[in-house]
Amino acid sequence: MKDNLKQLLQTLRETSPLVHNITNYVVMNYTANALLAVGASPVMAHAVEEVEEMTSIAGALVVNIGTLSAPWVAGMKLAMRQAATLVKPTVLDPVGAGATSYRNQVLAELMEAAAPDLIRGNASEIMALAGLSVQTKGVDSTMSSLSSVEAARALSDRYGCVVSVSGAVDVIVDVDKMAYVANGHPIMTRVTGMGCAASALAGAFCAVEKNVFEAAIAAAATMGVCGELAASTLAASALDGQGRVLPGSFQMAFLDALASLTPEQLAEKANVRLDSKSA
Ligand SMILES: Nc1ncnc2c1ncn2[C@@H]1O[C@H](COP(=O)(O)OP(=O)(O)O)[C@@H](O)[C@H]1O
Ligand SMILES: Cc1ncsc1CCOP(=O)(O)O
Ligand SMILES: [Mg+2]
Repeated sequence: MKDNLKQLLQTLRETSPLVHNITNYVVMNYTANALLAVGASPVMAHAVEEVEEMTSIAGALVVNIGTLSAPWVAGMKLAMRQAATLVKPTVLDPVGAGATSYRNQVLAELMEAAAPDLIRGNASEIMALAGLSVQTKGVDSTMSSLSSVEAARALSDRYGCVVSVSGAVDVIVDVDKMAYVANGHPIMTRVTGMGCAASALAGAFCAVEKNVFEAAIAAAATMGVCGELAASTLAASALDGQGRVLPGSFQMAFLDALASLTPEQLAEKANVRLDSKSA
């Protein structure tokens, strides 16, 4: 596992895959910078007139439903179908699933159009997508990732895809196996776009690793390790009166950590536990 993480980050840096993102207005800039920082090449494109061409030249497609509207949904469906036709990996981030009936309806339509290879969301989103009635709070989770394991399994079984649930411990579920990634920093929940960056990085790793389960683990570990490194590099001026990390400085430090992370550091600091899925 450690050798594989090291190899995957090296390959990502050497090949700099193009990642086609159809994502939300809130995080577009930050997501593009996160992809650049880790070593990938981002492009944001959502117009129905061009999404199929863009998906065709990309190494992976990332669809994020954060700020939906009908024309964007049309673009998402076209892109997802094109990715399926060309056997390119697709990551779906079901931002705010369960918060409104429109989001739930669109998610059902997207899953029908072409099931993604990986679904990456927080626990509330994964539980809502699995059909559970959960208390949702917009785009933030009200549940722990560990409490969503059954829902993640149900989704993985239903669509034959990998499901990655973020939280204090990221839980990655495949049809026949699971992994737990225990890295990260609590300040990551106080900075918008960290989950979206996790999904975009998953797209980048899927572009260089056919095994979606391994790619999802690499993305979760990269996010978590960089969260830890970024927090640890912050000077006293970026801490509050009680020594806690402040979000603004963290956001920038995180990009720097992505850019300076070495494959060796990733392998050394990643806290990954693999598990066979119990029946
Ligand atoms: N309590 C926590 N401690 C450490 N890392 C966390 C914690 N909560 C979330 N993370 C990390 O923050 C990133 C975003 O996850 P999350 O906040 O769950 O997504 P979203 O922004 O979609 O709600 C992930 O890399 C995750 O591992
Ligand atoms: C705040 C917000 N509202 C719509 S999309 C969005 C960004 C969500 O980003 P993340 O899921 O990474 O926290
Ligand atoms: Mg999110």
